[in-house]
Amino acid sequence: MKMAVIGAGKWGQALYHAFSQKNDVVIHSRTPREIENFVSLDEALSREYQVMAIPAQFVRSWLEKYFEDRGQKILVAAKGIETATGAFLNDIYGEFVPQQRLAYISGPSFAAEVVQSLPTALMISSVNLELARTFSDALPNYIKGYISDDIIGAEVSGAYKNVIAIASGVCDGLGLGNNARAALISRGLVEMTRFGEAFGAHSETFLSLGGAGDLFLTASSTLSRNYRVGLGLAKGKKMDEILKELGEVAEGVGTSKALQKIAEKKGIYLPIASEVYAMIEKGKDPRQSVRDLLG
Ligand SMILES: NC(=O)c1ccc[n+]([C@@H]2O[C@H](COP(=O)([O-])OP(=O)(O)OC[C@H]3O[C@@H](n4cnc5c(N)ncnc54)[C@H](O)[C@@H]3O)[C@@H](O)[C@H]2O)c1
Ligand SMILES: O=P(O)(O)OC[C@H](O)CO
Repeated sequence: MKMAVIGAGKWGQALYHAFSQKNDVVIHSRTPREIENFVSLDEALSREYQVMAIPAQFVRSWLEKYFEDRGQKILVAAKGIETATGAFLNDIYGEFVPQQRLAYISGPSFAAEVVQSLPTALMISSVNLELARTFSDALPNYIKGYISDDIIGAEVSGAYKNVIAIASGVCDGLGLGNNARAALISRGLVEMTRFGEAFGAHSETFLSLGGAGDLFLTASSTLSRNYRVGLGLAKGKKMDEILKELGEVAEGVGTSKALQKIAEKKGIYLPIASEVYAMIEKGKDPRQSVRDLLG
């Protein structure tokens, strides 16, 4: 397949490496990079299949500024909910391209391991299962693809797990122990399922690779940027210091603000997400958050 990856951050470069195993792939980003097969925006947009690895909070502005619909089939690779509007990525991309030409990739996947061609399993979701299968078949032999038609469940689980991962980093940063982390992750899975069902997601999706699989991975490893945000909060660091040290995107920060807005508007009970929001946005003492969660 002739493909283009748009967005050359850690995940864009990892997916470029992965899809290049079996396909003719080029890569583009706003800022030119010294990467083999780095091409112009026009060349990237001319490719039949596109992989969009632009972080969630920048998707709308990028599409408004640069996107041209040339009939491309698009694989959305970001995980997040737009802070400003509470929009899911399928809403935003859906304003530019029919859902029949959109698919979403999710699941437990640290870019650092994908670029080493380490064994990985991922979910590709679309209302068009034939398109999901096409992208799944394009994956390299070291990545096993599973397909689903539950795009809401895939999106919510991929975005929400980042917020629970922040909470898990706080838990470990405070030295609360393995029991506490397991309880937090388990209750986090219940909370993200509750949230997703409010938007029509299938509950079983949250037990899949994109739900429990990605949550277990991200909430238990310092390879996760979101988990590392939590470690910083536990140490009493301010958000700007944490993000400066991180030097990479942590989607859970923006998504926690989006979840708070949605929870207040729709009256959904999100105890863990609301404590993460309070720590990030209001500087709430993490120890007080733990006491309030256990209270
Ligand atoms: N890194 C991973 O392990 C991983 C794995 C799976 C999914 N993801 C998801 O992939 C998405 C991208 O994350 P990443 O890991 O590549 O992040 P990153 O921090 O490595 O790179 C972020 C990229 O966004 C670009 N960027 C910054 N501001 C921008 C703007 N205004 N417009 C367009 N681009 C802008 C930066 O130049 C950079 O290339 C996120 O949604 C993330 O959750 C990441
Ligand atoms: O580094 P994080 O926390 O953005 O997690 C990366 C991937 O989403 C893991 O599946």
